[in-house]
Amino acid sequence: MASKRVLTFVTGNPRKLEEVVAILGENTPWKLISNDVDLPELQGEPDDIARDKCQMAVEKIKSPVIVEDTCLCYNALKGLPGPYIKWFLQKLGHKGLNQLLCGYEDKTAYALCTIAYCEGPGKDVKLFRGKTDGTIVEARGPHKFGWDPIFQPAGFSETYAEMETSLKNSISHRRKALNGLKDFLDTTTMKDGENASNGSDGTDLQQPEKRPRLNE
Ligand SMILES: O=c1nc[nH]c2c1ncn2[C@H]1C[C@H](O)[C@@H](COP(=O)(O)OP(=O)(O)OP(=O)(O)O)O1
Ligand SMILES: [Mg+2]
Repeated sequence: MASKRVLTFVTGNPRKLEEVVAILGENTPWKLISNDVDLPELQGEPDDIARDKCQMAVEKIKSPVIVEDTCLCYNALKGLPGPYIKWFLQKLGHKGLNQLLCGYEDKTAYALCTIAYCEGPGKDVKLFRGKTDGTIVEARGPHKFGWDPIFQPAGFSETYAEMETSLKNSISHRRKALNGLKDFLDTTTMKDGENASNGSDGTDLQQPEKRPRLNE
């Protein structure tokens, strides 16, 4: 089999990394490596945030990269906290994230993942989006990853946190966005065999347990 092409996932979040590795599985023609270079994030719409972050990432890495931006959007709040969920979660916790909806009947929300891919400096950025609808509930399940305990996907009685990882990974916002990326990469890899893996200097994504664990 031809050597794998290197794709760098620029993220500071080891949980995201674990999920991306698990979802992509072994049968990808890409060798994923991670780089946790901390990039500033634009304020604004998810597409613009992901595109801008990807452009900064590719200027640093100078080879194919992906970045990923995750939003938690409350329908009653017209999509907020959206891309600001990280800071809302940090300041308010799960309880506060529930209390934000106190005055509203509508507790529905959606998780949105936007993956941005760029092949190299100066190249176009491609976006892949995945959305999973659900409801904001009082925290249930282990507090391992961000807002997982307060998000109950539509059609399920468990929160993301209560689910087996494999179930979350089969229905998640991240899975849906990665499906789009996978389809795209499968086609480009078939067209183009350059940039084969040469044992890069990044962290191998196959070993995320070596990375620090963050409870976010
Ligand atoms: O599936 C998820 N289930 C629960 N929580 C999640 C999930 N995915 C991201 N999250 C959290 C992490 C962060 O608090 C916020 C997104 O912010 P976001 O900027 O995309 O992530 P980040 O700054 O942690 O990592 P990165 O370096 O890739 O930007 O929602
Ligand atoms: Mg971030």
